[in-house]
Amino acid sequence: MDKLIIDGGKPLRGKVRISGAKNAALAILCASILANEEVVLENIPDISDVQVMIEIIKNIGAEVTWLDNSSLRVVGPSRPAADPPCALVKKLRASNLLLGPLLAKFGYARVSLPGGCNIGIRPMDLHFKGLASMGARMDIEGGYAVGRVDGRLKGARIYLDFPSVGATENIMMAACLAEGQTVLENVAKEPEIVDLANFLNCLGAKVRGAGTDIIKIEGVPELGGCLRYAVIPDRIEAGTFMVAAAATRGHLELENIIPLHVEPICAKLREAGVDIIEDYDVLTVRAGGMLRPVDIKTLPYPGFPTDMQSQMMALFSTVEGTSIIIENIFENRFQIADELKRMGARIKVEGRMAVVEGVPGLHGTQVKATDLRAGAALVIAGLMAPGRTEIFNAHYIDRGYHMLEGKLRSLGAEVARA
Ligand SMILES: CC(=O)N[C@H]1[C@@H](OP(=O)(O)OP(=O)(O)OC[C@H]2O[C@@H](n3ccc(=O)[nH]c3=O)[C@H](O)[C@@H]2O)O[C@H](CO)[C@@H](O)[C@@H]1O
Ligand SMILES: C=C(OP(=O)(O)O)C(=O)O
Repeated sequence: MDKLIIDGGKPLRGKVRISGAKNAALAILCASILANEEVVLENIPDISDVQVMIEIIKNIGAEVTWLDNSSLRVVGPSRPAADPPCALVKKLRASNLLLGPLLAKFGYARVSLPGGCNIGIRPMDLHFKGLASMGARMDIEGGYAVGRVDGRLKGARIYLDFPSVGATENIMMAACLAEGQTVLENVAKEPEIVDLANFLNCLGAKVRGAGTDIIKIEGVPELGGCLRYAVIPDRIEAGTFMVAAAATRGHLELENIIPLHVEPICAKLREAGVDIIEDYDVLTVRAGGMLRPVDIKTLPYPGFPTDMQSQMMALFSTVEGTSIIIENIFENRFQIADELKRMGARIKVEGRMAVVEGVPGLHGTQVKATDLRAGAALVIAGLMAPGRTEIFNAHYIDRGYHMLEGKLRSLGAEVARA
């Protein structure tokens, strides 16, 4: 069942509830290893990346139980039962976030180099550099990242050459149990970083400044539990539905939104002529008639998110005029262009720039998802295109979208799986 079939050409209409954020949930699951007592997590999306992460931390020795369809009870291991299994670690990128917590709590971590989508080289030098500054001996041994430390990690002053989300998270988690203060400079400011910091503070950590360029962490000897922590809504899932509404000239009400987190996406959609109204945690998105071409550049938050770039390319493919996309984060994120071209799009890619010439319409055909967001973009293209679109490699889409077919069907789309 790895194919999505969409009979497109109809506007999406109705209300949809946005699930918890994949990238926050994955980091928080890794952080729950640090806890010495029970943790209850709410608003967890039941997507394949989360299922794999649950299996990984169970293998390490954590007890994990679903309390309902979006709440989890986690009891972290008091000692590691085993290294994270390589076969599972290779299934997702966020497994690299186990390194910091395991090293900080147990003094030893051996984690296979992670997998995930093929969107760029994705080195871990900044993670390694940061953990090494705190006294860890970091090595790559036979495809595994291995960290060792005698006693506790030591607080340090660490400057990141690039505000990497993963490096900020790994070092921040490790620093919570280090001796003394860690000052992390030029850090990532994504909402998922703030969510992780809030969760760590709920466990008793002393993290200040998350969401700014500098995070200060006073290490504590141990962390407790947290009886209720709700993960933030997924700004990328929200953005994907917003673009789908615009692309199909539909009218959607999105519930469970933090408007500030989707502001960079709203700004660009408004520039294109999409009508967006915010009302607390509800966003109404409506598009009718002609849209205008716009240019986007992906950047670290609060810049335009790379995880929304492919979906925007699908939208621009039928907006009359020329839209230019510059991808500054991942060098291999334009693979989607070839698939959209199979549906009739006119896109020229030159290095990190894509030039999209809007055509009057796309047509359904057979295409394949090359990564998670490319898959989401093909779903949007399929919803726009009259006729049948068959999207192969749907497992990529399942990594990050909770109940996508069900949600789309409730909005009037014709979507099936085969
Ligand atoms: C699970 C998760 O949260 N994934 C998100 C996270 O990925 P991830 O944490 O992997 O992304 P990073 O912010 O670390 O990567 C950004 C850039 O920094 C480079 N880099 C990163 C680390 C390093 O040690 N050295 C280095 O050079 C990367 O190659 C890339 O060019 O942030 C990305 C950027 O917003 C998002 O697209 C991903 O959805
Ligand atoms: C790139 C993404 O995720 P990951 O870092 O898990 O591959 C994404 O969510 O678009």
